[in-house]
Amino acid sequence: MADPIQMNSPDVRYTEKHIESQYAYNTTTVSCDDGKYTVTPCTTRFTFRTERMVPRLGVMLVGWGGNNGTTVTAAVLANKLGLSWRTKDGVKKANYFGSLLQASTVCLGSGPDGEVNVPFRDLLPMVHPNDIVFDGWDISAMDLGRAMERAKVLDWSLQEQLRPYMAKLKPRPSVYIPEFIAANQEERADHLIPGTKAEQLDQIRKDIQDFKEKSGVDKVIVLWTANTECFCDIIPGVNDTANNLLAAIQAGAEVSPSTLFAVASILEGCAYINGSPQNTFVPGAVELAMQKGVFIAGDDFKSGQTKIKSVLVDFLVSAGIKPTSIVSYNHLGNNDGMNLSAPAQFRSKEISKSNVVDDMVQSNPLLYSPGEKPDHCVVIKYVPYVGDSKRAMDEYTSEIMMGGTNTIAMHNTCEDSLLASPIILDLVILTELCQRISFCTESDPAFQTFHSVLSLLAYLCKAPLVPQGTPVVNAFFRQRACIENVMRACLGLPPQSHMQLEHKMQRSCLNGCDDQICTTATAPKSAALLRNGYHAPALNGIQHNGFEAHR
Ligand SMILES: NC(=O)c1ccc[n+]([C@@H]2O[C@H](COP(=O)([O-])OP(=O)(O)OC[C@H]3O[C@@H](n4cnc5c(N)ncnc54)[C@H](O)[C@@H]3O)[C@@H](O)[C@H]2O)c1
Ligand SMILES: O=P([O-])([O-])O[C@@H]1[C@@H](O)[C@H](O)[C@@H](O)[C@H](O)[C@@H]1O
Repeated sequence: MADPIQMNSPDVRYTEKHIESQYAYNTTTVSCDDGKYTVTPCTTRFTFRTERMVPRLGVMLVGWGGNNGTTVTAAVLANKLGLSWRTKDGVKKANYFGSLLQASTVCLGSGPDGEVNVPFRDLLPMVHPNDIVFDGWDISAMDLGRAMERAKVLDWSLQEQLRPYMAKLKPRPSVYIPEFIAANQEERADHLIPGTKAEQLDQIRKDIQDFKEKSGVDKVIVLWTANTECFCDIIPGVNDTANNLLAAIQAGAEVSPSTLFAVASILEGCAYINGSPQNTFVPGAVELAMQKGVFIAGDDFKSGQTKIKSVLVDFLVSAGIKPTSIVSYNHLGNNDGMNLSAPAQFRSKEISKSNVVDDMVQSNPLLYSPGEKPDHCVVIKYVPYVGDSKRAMDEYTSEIMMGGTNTIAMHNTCEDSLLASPIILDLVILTELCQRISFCTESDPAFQTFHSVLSLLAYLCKAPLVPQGTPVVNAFFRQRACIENVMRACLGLPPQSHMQLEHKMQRSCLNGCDDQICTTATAPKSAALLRNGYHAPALNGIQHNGFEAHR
């Protein structure tokens, strides 16, 4: 079992099954009295266990025939096959740019040549996207070869190479309830599961079982990348508890297709991720997930315009600059844009795109009085000609010192599906990794897993779903640091502090210091070559040369 990183630490031990780490989790409790703060540091001693065996992962996409579904499937195929293709700008090679795990790095520590930065994915044993097996459902019967062409996302010369493979992939029939998505989607709906909601639920469960059996995967994760639905009402007696939700389905009451898929996935023990903004996770679905110990996560991929917003507002507020007006306009011409041109579906998206600044604003009472927020306007227009190439135009106006004003305007053009596809991969790979992590503390020695509401994935979502009563964090770098530091904890490593005290001292006393138990992590020699083109070390006997698996 070749782990890319070998910990050389008294706090970490490797068994055949686990990486087991001892970790001191340091927090502070603060009390305030008459404007004076009393701060008490607290240390909780954790034991983390990460299963080392990486399973064969199956991912079932709801909306598989859409722009995101076809694009992420095509991208994995292109990487797996090591494809390259000609464009007017020269030869392009398949890659996973935009993926936190596959295309970003973390600093492991200092080596002889300075900082050692390794691919995020190398911190812990995890699924490689090349090995994911896809399946899914769509209300449109189109095979993925033709659906890829309909999406108009990938270069034609690449599509020509992929079509023989993609044409063999056919979505399973799905559940279509017209009231939940825009009426303009009706002509697309030619591939439906008949029967009552109870029968449709059973069919979805049978589909999951069928895929698992025929593909031979070890586990399945279901992810919604179908169209944005309208918000649904929380109705006591219908969707407020797990039992009521299950009974409502049996009785044929109003349950959205996305919630139906969530219930089916949870009952099959499969994690369910919502890539769209609607409130799929009604209280009954959350309770059911907690009862079954199944992960749920969402909502709404954070891919472009909103991702930048969670960076820019974090920067401004953290710098003591006061955003007072945020206007986010975009137009796009893909089917998602057409669906969002309907008011009820736009409203779902407007909510998820608008709430992303709340935590940052509330964190700074020096700038904002209680309840005060920037003006925040979200506009989305459907312009067919631009297709998947979304145009986002943003204006951030802020108050600066002495009555000054700062206005930042930006224009951002991108293929929306090429931003969302790596997010989908990170979501399913991180979810699968979290399924292999358990932990206990000195005071509670029974091992447990993360809460069913997997808020660790907040970095990847516009409207992060969190366990009831816990804080929502939207600030981009806090979210990213959370994932990195949890993975570091699984290796017994402290949080990344960025202090670099060793470079700020008159006399460096870090090395050779008697009372310093020096724990060193040995990264592969090639890690130090990252600056000169990094080649991932052998993983489980398979050489992943960055983005191509040579078997
Ligand atoms: N950058 C992005 O593309 C991005 C970012 C965040 C969120 N999203 C969300 O992801 C979702 C998909 O985006 P897209 O661009 O792929 O849209 P799309 O319209 O191209 O694809 C959606 C697919 O879902 C299918 N569908 C609709 N209802 C269904 C149902 N009940 N069961 C099965 N299939 C169903 C449609 O036929 C279509 O093929 C949208 O909700 C969008 O808002 C996209
Ligand atoms: O780029 P981002 O804000 O993260 O998210 C995108 C929106 O800007 C766009 O309007 C919408 O159509 C996409 O579904 C996606 O939600």
